[in-house]
Amino acid sequence: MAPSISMIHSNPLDILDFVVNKGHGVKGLADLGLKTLPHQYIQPPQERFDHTSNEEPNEDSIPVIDLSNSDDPKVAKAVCDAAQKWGFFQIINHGVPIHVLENVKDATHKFFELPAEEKKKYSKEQSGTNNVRFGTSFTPEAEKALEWKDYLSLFFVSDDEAASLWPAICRNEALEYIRSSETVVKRLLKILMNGLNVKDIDSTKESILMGSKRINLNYYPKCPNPELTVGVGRHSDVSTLTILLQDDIGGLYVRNTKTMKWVHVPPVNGSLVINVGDALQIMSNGKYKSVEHRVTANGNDNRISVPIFVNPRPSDIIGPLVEMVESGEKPIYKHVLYKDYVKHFFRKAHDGKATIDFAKV
Ligand SMILES: COc1cc(/C=C/C(=O)SCCNC(=O)CCNC(=O)[C@H](O)C(C)(C)COP(=O)(O)OP(=O)(O)OC[C@H]2O[C@@H](n3cnc4c(N)ncnc43)[C@H](O)[C@@H]2OP(=O)(O)O)ccc1O
Ligand SMILES: O=C(O)CCC(=O)C(=O)O
Ligand SMILES: [Fe+2]
Repeated sequence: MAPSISMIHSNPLDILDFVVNKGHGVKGLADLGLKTLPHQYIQPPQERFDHTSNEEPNEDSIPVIDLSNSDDPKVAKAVCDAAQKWGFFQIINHGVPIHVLENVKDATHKFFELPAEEKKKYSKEQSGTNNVRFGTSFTPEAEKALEWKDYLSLFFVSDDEAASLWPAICRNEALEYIRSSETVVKRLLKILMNGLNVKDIDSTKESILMGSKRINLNYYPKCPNPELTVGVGRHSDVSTLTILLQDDIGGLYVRNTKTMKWVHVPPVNGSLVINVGDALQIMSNGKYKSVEHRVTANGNDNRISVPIFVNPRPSDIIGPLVEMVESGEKPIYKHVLYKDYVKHFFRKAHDGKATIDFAKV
């Protein structure tokens, strides 16, 4: 029997079963026409977003950098300055064709419109691999309060593996977005490495900087009580760099590490949001910042975003780059197996910047 709203409200266990086990996700809940937020999603007051006091008035927002002339030293300076000050920036004229971005956004909507039984085939239990995972919230088993988000996470191994494992409805669009962003990723990493006095990106460095990629399709359905919950809780990414495509709804906020206030990342048509992840903070010995960010839930619209996490390979050992140490800097991070770092991140609820303590000396 299809569950009704009253059945779901009267038995708290049914929510988890419906959303997590049966694969309906929060989209399934939203589609039922829920009028109030189930208690499992109510975040503690300090994690909710209070628009009246949390947001920085007249804030100096994260930079929007025009990459049309990326050989211009001013562009390189703007990228390195933003990676140090904000850990976030947006790029325009980045070379990724607009139709590729539009196609992956459309494909994201199409995937989440599939029936629950179809999406469930890509869950951890049914996909049979960690490289393809349809899920909800972040780590439901470890979270005190759930997050109002469903996702499909695809770890890229090869085109052949993607052809056999990724959902056909979004596979080509996701692959095309990964392929077309490769050039800009390399350009940005070259600029950022230059800023650390690393002149040569040999094959070992290339592996550590961008040896693996994961693409997530995130879906944040319209929420009945957005003020009581979050889309994504406070976290920093564990990537080297994240290339994020967001739609025109808004809701991504970044911590200003000086004032500790939250700064909105406004949607800019055709732009990509770039952020430094923990792996690059560690490799740069803290020079580039992997900054806390979060996503609000929205009471009026469904929102999607599509991050590509550019990472070291799971088998890489990451630590401050040799060039940082040779320059006389005292390492503030130790060397860790990247896979152990990522597992540590995935096994706990979102907890702001706490993951990086795993690698602190
Ligand atoms: C989902 O909402 C999110 C996600 C994020 C993500 C931000 C990022 O920065 S993602 C970039 C992560 N980096 C990589 O994926 C590249 C390196 N990959 C690896 O090291 C490995 O592939 C691995 C992820 C560690 C998995 O390796 P495997 O050998 O398969 O390890 P297991 O021991 O089987 O799994 C360990 C443990 O990891 C968790 N897990 C694995 N994959 C995912 C996934 N796609 N999503 C969530 N959790 C995952 C899981 O706990 C596994 O244990 P299980 O018992 O549950 O299987 C930011 C914000 C968000 O809201
Ligand atoms: O949806 C967004 O804008 C950001 C999502 C995010 O931070 C993530 O997936 O790591
Ligand atoms: Fe993130």
